[in-house]
Amino acid sequence: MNIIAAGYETTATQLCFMTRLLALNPNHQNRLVDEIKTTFDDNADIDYDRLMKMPFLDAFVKEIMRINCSVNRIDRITTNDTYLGGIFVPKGTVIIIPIWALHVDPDHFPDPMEFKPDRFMPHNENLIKDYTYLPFATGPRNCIGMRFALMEMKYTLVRLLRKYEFLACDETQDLDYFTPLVQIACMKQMKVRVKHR
Ligand code: HEM
Repeated sequence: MNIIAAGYETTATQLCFMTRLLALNPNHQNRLVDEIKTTFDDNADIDYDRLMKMPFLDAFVKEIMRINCSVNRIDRITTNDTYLGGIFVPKGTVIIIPIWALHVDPDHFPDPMEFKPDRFMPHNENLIKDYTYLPFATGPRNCIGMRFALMEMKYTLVRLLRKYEFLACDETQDLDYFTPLVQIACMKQMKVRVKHR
């Protein structure tokens, strides 16, 4: 169950969101296609080093995981009495870290509901405050699959965009998702049009 929820549903959900945001943002889709063409010759093998150094692909994936993070909150239990921001917190207290609320807080991300991958372009990334962007959590118990998931999502996107164009249809705006595991949002239904390039 753990590996299905942690390793499969998270990545699958992000990829669904990606196809939707590609369809709704043709300008970003075209920018990605251009970056793919300049990074890899036609149908050249996709190698890890070049894949992971594509700035706009990286920014696009990061922005999706900000606005539609699949793990929307995590919990921790204090193992000792401690102080947090001057407040006494006794041992055994459950602390909820509201990942999605942090990601859409306008103090951290201006116009938080706007999909703007440029926030994560290299020249802007230094504007992001520590611990405000936590799609994979942080610290010693963060996601062990983070690097694998990022590679998998980027690889899949490049493969898909080389062959297909994603277009919006009437139902694309409507999002139908549910949170069966409380913390992990899963898509119930999402519709886009797909066309061969
Ligand atoms: C987009 C994809 C993914 C996202 C957003 C994601 C997110 C997260 C987050 C936020 C945590 C911390 C949970 C907590 O502290 O309560 C976590 C933990 C974990 N993730 Fe992922 N994950 C993803 C993909 C994967 C993949 C592909 C695998 C395995 C192949 C994986 C395996 C795990 C495991 C085993 C843990 C528990 C680590 C521990 O407790 O030490 N995840 N993940």
